[in-house]
Amino acid sequence: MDILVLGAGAWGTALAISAGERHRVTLWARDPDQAAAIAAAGENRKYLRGLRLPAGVRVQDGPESGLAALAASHELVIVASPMAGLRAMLIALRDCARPVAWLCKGFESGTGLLGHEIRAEVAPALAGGALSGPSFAQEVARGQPSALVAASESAAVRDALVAAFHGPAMRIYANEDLPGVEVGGAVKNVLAIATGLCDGLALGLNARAALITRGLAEMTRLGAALGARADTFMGLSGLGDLVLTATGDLSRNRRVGLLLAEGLSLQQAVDSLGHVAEGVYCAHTVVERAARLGVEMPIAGAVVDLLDGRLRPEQAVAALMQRGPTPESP
Ligand SMILES: NC(=O)C1=CN([C@@H]2O[C@H](COP(=O)(O)OP(=O)(O)OC[C@H]3O[C@@H](n4cnc5c(N)ncnc54)[C@H](O)[C@@H]3O)[C@@H](O)[C@H]2O)C=CC1
Ligand SMILES: O=C(CO)COP(=O)(O)O
Repeated sequence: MDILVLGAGAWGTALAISAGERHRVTLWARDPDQAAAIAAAGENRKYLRGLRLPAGVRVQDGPESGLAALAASHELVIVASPMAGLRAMLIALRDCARPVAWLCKGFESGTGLLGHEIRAEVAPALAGGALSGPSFAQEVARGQPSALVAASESAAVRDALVAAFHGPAMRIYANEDLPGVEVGGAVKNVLAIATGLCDGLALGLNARAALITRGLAEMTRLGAALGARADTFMGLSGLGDLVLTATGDLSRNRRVGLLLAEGLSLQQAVDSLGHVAEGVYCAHTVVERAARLGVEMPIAGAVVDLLDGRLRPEQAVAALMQRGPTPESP
């Protein structure tokens, strides 16, 4: 199979490595110097140091205006940009006749839209979907076992993702509930900031379990209001990715929370990562969209107050603990 991966950050590179063991993969980097550096080193030293590209992966650069032509010579296109780059990529690919899947997890800043809603605006004819679920790039690139979810209303997209990535170290589960999978991937990033903060303040394992469980309830409420199926949040992109990101120290979002607890400013925390932490960019959007829908999200709201500097870490915790009693059901 011929696969095009658009974006050579950590996750695009890891999936190129994974698929490149069995398929022909073109890994496209928008920065020509970065593309040349990856090709020369045989690895992506900027974003995924020490993990070699297999022979099936070739690296290419070029303008975004040329992406439609490049896509036409591949059977599956993977958009591996952060959320901030998805709209431009989908515009460039709007007439693409191939299945397209994006990897980014978030709501678009400013518009508050999920990936499938951006596609509806700019590329309605595109057969698109999301590949999501619990998956740290480093582990996938090392060939450690993972399970992901291929979400799309289009069977062609789901099938292409399974054909491309299902293999000895990776199981791909298909799901038609694209909104649910996207809400899970976006909200877990915000909640991982909260659990990072909780652990950084040494609040204990009880507190972390409470945040994860009540965070899952917030995610499920928002998803239901956006037309998602409740059972999706018990799956890989809901509970699965939430547990991974909220507890795993490889998570950049969790690390933001840990660094804020140490007393770093948000800017210092973000600068020290060297990678995108989508929760920082979409926390406001999650809370604003939830408010418009009348959905209560107190944990996400506390993360926003913290990121904006309205509350210090210990005040954010106190604000959550001082809420009145409520029934457990979502
Ligand atoms: N790293 C991981 O383990 C996983 C990441 N993801 C998601 O994948 C997306 C990408 O993450 P990473 O590759 O880890 O990020 P990264 O920070 O390692 O790399 C980001 C890449 O995107 C490029 N980029 C930055 N802004 C851009 C824009 N406006 N337009 C186009 N390209 C842009 C950068 O040049 C870089 O190549 C994020 O939404 C993340 O949540 C999903 C699953 C796992
Ligand atoms: O989405 C991820 C794992 O599934 C990666 O999480 P972070 O962006 O927090 O590192």
